[in-house]
Amino acid sequence: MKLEGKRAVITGGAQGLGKGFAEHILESGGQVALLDVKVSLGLETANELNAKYGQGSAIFIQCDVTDKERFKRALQVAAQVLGSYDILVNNAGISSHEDFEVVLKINLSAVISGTMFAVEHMREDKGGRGGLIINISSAAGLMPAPMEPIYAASKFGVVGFSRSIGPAVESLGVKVLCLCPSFARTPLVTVHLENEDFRNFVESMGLMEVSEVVEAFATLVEDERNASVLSITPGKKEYRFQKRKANL
Ligand SMILES: NC(=O)c1ccc[n+]([C@@H]2O[C@H](COP(=O)([O-])OP(=O)(O)OC[C@H]3O[C@@H](n4cnc5c(N)ncnc54)[C@H](O)[C@@H]3O)[C@@H](O)[C@H]2O)c1
Ligand SMILES: CCCCC[C@H](O)/C=C/C=C\C/C=C\C/C=C\CCCC(=O)O
Repeated sequence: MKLEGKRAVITGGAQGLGKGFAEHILESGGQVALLDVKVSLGLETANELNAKYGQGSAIFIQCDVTDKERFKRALQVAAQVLGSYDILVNNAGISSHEDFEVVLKINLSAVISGTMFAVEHMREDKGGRGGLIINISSAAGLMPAPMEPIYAASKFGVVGFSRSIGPAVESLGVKVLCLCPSFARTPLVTVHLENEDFRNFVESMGLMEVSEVVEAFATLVEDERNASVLSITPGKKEYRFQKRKANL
């Protein structure tokens, strides 16, 4: 998809990868709505982006994606303010929480509800204009992560869901894509780096800058291969699961 003139909603867009994806869309001539629980940071990020890319290019909407009604309403507000939206990036995520169900709610359930809401908005058979849904999983959605089994479960879920729902909604003009980065330098990772075991693990895998993940995001959006899963590790970008044995 060419991003010029396109409007995107990005969950967890106040910082980190979400902010990086927003910058790429804005640099390409699009507009963004950032949804996040962090209100002051979200407003600050939207202000920074408006100053850089032009007033009205970015809006911030306070939203906890685990609250389905508020998430649905935030998407409706984004559609009203921007005119519509062509892209939803389900990016909000956390690594750990004392209650494992919170991790599953943010990292997996909200990706599913966001996808369902966006399909209803985009579906061409009900007056929508089609679109792209990009779900952010992780390398921990493709390989075991013994330090974070619940996180890995949520991210494996995002891969399975994206690969399954993509073909199911293609006839509606909607494509679902999935991005699986390994470690990148964002607060999600840097807050844990004082832990020596974790730091050694990150060093063994390598730590990407946000720009390298954003470059893979750009490839995914440009290629628009429905139900594809793009893995990005330091210096290596690779589509996974290319050989489907049956079109079930
Ligand atoms: N940084 C990495 O190494 C890495 C690697 C692979 C995948 N990911 C995934 O990328 C996504 C973004 O991660 P990041 O590294 O930018 O993290 P981050 O912590 O820097 O940013 C995540 C953002 O999500 C927001 N958020 C959290 N819970 C929310 C909720 N309930 N509702 C709305 N917003 C919420 C946070 O406030 C924050 O602004 C996550 O899904 C993460 O799992 C990150
Ligand atoms: C195969 C792993 C690739 C994972 C990339 C991933 O999406 C990024 C996750 C970032 C953080 C969560 C992972 C592990 C944290 C584990 C331990 C942290 C130590 C906790 C502490 O500080 O006590």
